[in-house]
Amino acid sequence: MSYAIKEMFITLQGEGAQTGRTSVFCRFTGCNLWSGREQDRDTAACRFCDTDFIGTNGEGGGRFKTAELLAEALEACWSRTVKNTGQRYVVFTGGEPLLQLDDALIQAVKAFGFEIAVETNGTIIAPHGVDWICVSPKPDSKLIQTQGSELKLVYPQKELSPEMFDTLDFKHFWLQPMDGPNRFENTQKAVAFCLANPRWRLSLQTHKMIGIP
Ligand SMILES: C[S@@+](CC[C@H](N)C(=O)[O-])C[C@H]1O[C@@H](n2cnc3c(N)ncnc32)[C@H](O)[C@@H]1O
Ligand SMILES: Nc1nc2[nH]cc(C(=O)O)c2c(=O)[nH]1
Ligand code: SF4
Ligand SMILES: [Mg+2]
Repeated sequence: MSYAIKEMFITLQGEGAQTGRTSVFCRFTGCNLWSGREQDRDTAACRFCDTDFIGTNGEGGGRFKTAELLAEALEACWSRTVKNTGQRYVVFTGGEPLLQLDDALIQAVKAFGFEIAVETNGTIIAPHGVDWICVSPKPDSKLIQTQGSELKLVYPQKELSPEMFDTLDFKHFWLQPMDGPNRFENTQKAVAFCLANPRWRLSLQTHKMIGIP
């Protein structure tokens, strides 16, 4: 199987319980809940996406014919910046990474010693071997991955309330204020909800605050 990659880059994880951790991000092309085209946004299942995941033209993007070639590129990206050999950590995101992440790619990155994280909308079951599963549920879609490391709900959403998820099998429950024109109000609403419901914690998109990818 070949893999379509929008971009890959080294940064610090900006969200959730792994915030601040050095990571190589591998952003897959394409999503099952939005085409990525602005003219389709209003009719898509997921309408607030903050990400460009169309094509393969980003930094380090491209089509990779095999899992080994993609894993080598991720390792090279890591080693260009990171001096220490241990603690290798790859975050597969997108787009929707579980449309493309398969056993071959998991084995190939594990062979380089990477720990593996995914950011998923939860509509596809994660393959075995993923070490950190972050599920972020979306409207007009069926949540299938109901177990994982963290559940990160973008807040507020008309169709989805936190109470729909907090009995599921996750270690951490996050509210992440929806970025966009109402980010300030959305943050205030998320704070108010967390204050009243301490099971939920606030996840801020810290990379945006400090201007890193
Ligand atoms: C771009 S998505 C890619 C991974 C996967 N498709 C998903 O939705 O989880 C990465 C993370 O950004 C979050 N996100 C997307 N748009 C956002 C926005 N406008 N404000 C806050 N978080 C957002 C998603 O909910 C998800 O947790
Ligand atoms: N720094 C940083 N952290 C992130 N956490 C989740 C992201 C994503 O787009 O999946 C993301 C991202 O794009 N950048
Ligand atoms: S599911 Fe994820 S990648 Fe797809 S449109 Fe929504 S936030 Fe963006
Ligand atoms: Mg992002």
